[in-house]
Order: sequence, then C-alpha cells, then structure tokens
Amino acid sequence: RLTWTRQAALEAEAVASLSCSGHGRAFLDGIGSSQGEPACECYACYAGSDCSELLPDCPADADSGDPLFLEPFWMQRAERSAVVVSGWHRMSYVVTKGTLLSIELEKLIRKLHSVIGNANATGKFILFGDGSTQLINTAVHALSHNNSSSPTSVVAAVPYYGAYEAQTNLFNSEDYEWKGDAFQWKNTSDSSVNSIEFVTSPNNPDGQLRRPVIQGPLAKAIHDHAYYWPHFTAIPSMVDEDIMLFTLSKITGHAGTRFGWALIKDEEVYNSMKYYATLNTVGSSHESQLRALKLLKVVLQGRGSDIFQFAFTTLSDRWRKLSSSFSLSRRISLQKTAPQYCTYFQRIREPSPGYAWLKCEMEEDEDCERVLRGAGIISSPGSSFGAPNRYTRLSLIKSQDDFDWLLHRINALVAQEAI
Ligand SMILES: C=C(NCc1c(COP(=O)(O)O)cnc(C)c1O)C(=O)O
Repeated sequence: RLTWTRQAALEAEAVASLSCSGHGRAFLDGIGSSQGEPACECYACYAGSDCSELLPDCPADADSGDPLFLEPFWMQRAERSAVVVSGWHRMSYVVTKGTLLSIELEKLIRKLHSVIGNANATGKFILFGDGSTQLINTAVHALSHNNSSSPTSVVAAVPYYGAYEAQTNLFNSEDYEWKGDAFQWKNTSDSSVNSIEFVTSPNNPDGQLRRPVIQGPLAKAIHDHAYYWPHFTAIPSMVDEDIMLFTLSKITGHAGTRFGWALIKDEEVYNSMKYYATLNTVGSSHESQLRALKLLKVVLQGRGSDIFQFAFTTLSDRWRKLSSSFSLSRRISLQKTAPQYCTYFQRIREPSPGYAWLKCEMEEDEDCERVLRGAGIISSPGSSFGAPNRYTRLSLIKSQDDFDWLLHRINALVAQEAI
C-alpha cells in the first residue's frame, strides 16, 4: 500500500496520460503546470493544444545532437525506468563515506564497460561530471600542468567537436593555448612542445574511429568516447587509454540529466581533475546520480541487448534511408562508411552514425549550410567543426518526427536536381 509516494505517482501518471498526439510531451514542470493541468510542449513543426497541427513551412531542424531518438525506448519501459525522489533524498553535499559520488553508481559503470566490452575500467579512477562537457576543460587543466615556460598546445584533427576549441579559448589559461588542427600543428611544431590532443572516437561529426595524430613523449591525449557504444559504431576492441570521457547523454539519451564520467589511469591526473571539478561544482547532482543508476540498471538488463538493438536498428534504418536519398544526388555527398566486425554483436554490422557529414560538391556551393537552409533544412556549418563551409552536419539522433521531416526535405531537395 503506497503512502507518501502516492501523490507523486498520481501527478506523474496524470502528466504521462497527455498523449499530445504523439507530436509533443507534457512534463511535471511543463508549461502551464503552475495553473493546474500541464500543457503539451510540441515538437518542432507541430502546434495546437494537442500538437496535432503540422506547420507546413516549418524547416527541418537537424542542428543539435539532442538524442531524443531514444525517448520511445524509455516510454515503452515506463515502470522499469521511473524513480521517485523523496523530499529528503541525499540533501548533504557528500554522497557516501565523504565522497561526492555514488559508490553503487561507480560500481555499475565499471560493470557496464566490462559487459559491453567497449572500455577497460579496471584499475582506473572514475570522476563524475555535469555532462562530459564539464570534464573537457577539467582534463585540459589537469594535463597542462607541467614545468614548461610555454603554454601547452591544445589540438584536434579537423573536423572536430567545436566545444574543445570554444572551451579552451573561453577558459583562457596561461597554461594552455588552442592551436587548431592536429595535422597542421604536427607539421609546424617540434617534439619539444607539450601538446594535448582531443581524440574523438567515433568522431563527431564524421563518425570515423580515430587514433591520436600526435606522437611523442610530450604528447598527451584526451579520448572522447561519447559515441563509443553499439548505437553508433561497431566495437572493434576494448579501448584502454590514459583519459577516456563518456556521457549518459549518448548511451541512454538523457542529455538533460547532465551526467558524464571520466576513466583516468594516472592518480596524479585524477587528483588534479577531481580538485578542479570539486571547486567547479562540488560534484554532480545527487538526483542525477540516482537517475543514472536507475537508467543504467535498465540498460544492463539482458547485457544491454534491449537498448543497443533498439538504438542500432533505429539509427541503421535512418542511415539506410538517408544514404538512399543522397545516392540520387550529384550535388551533395555523404561521408564514407563501411560494415565492420563488432565484438559486442559478435558479427559484422552496418554503419549507424549519429551524424551525417555532408559535402556540397558543386564548385559554386561553397556554403553548404546555406544550400540546405534554402531547402528548409537547418544544419551545423563546417566552420563549427574547424572545417570548410563546403561541409555541413546533419543530426540523425533527434526524434522520429524530426528525422521524418528531415528526410522529406532532403528528398525534395534531391528531386529538384532532376528538374
Ligand atoms: C550535443 C552535441 N555533442 C555532445 C558531445 C559532448 C557533450 O556531451 P554532454 O555529456 O551532454 O555534455 C561531448 N563530446 C562529444 C564528442 C559530443 O558530441 C552536438 O555535437 O550537437
């Protein structure tokens, strides 16, 4: 018999009962909730009190890597994935035995990597972050401490996730300096310079599995494995690097929970990162840690087969449809992909990248984002990734509505070529 949780459960179920025509959601803290019944918050291109109206001239927004493609998975597992938070849940700054992180969650993350076989967490220190976004500069700070009089060069191979450059420039320390493309830097610098290279594998935006470009005794690397899950790539081997970053955003899709983690080999680097992160936010939200624990327990049921099959099937289907549409175009091409052996699925599997990295091939189409915008498609320009604007990125991990509308706009654009 429920007692103090009953009211919370009734409120949550009342909100979940608003279907919003399947083109929106109502939330406990949603718009209108303070006056009584929360209202539907419609997905892009839908409007009306029940989100049933499709806005015909609405652009297809494929800009952000907002991982809503996983929302149906969790709605189909409502009971298993819900968690009730008491009004007195972990009010202290500390979680367990004076630490800022949940021991149970740390154990589960180690088990997750062991079961999926994507990363070696054995013997590694674990640090939680507010998303892995917080851990990007945390790691640069820790690795740039050295006795050199000149700042450490921070680089990434083009195309690269733009946050590395933006954060390095924003935090603007005398210890490090953003130096752009790793390939160019390698050709113009000598091995006496300290460097930190961001190695994103699979890469955002082009989905390629990567290795460090810069080698040598003074070369350090931060391996960002946000997408190193069966959703987005084959798992050819278990990665085992000095610093590896992961995020809940891309394994469960809960970007809003703002939870990420780093696996760190060296204790001194770990302590430096921990000191920085503690001064920065005094650890991660305890509610987020509780929710991550619940969600990752669901992920690990059946050794992950449920979510990884759902995610792989969804994204490989989207990739097949997108590739088929662009195969008819002489104007726009997609990044090259190839089937690969996956140690998780234990078979060769088709590509299922989270992003499409487009190139406008016509001489006059130097601004590919502009070409797509003219066709009612919002994308992320190449310059956001340190690349020429002849390239642009499409996000394939948003909601089904978003993808369907994107494909509709792409087919219309490609059909225009035939006229
Ligand atoms: C949301 C997007 N990127 C998230 C991201 C992040 C940030 O993840 P968070 O944990 O949600 O902060 C880290 N690393 C890489 C390589 C990423 O692509 C995007 O590219 O649109």
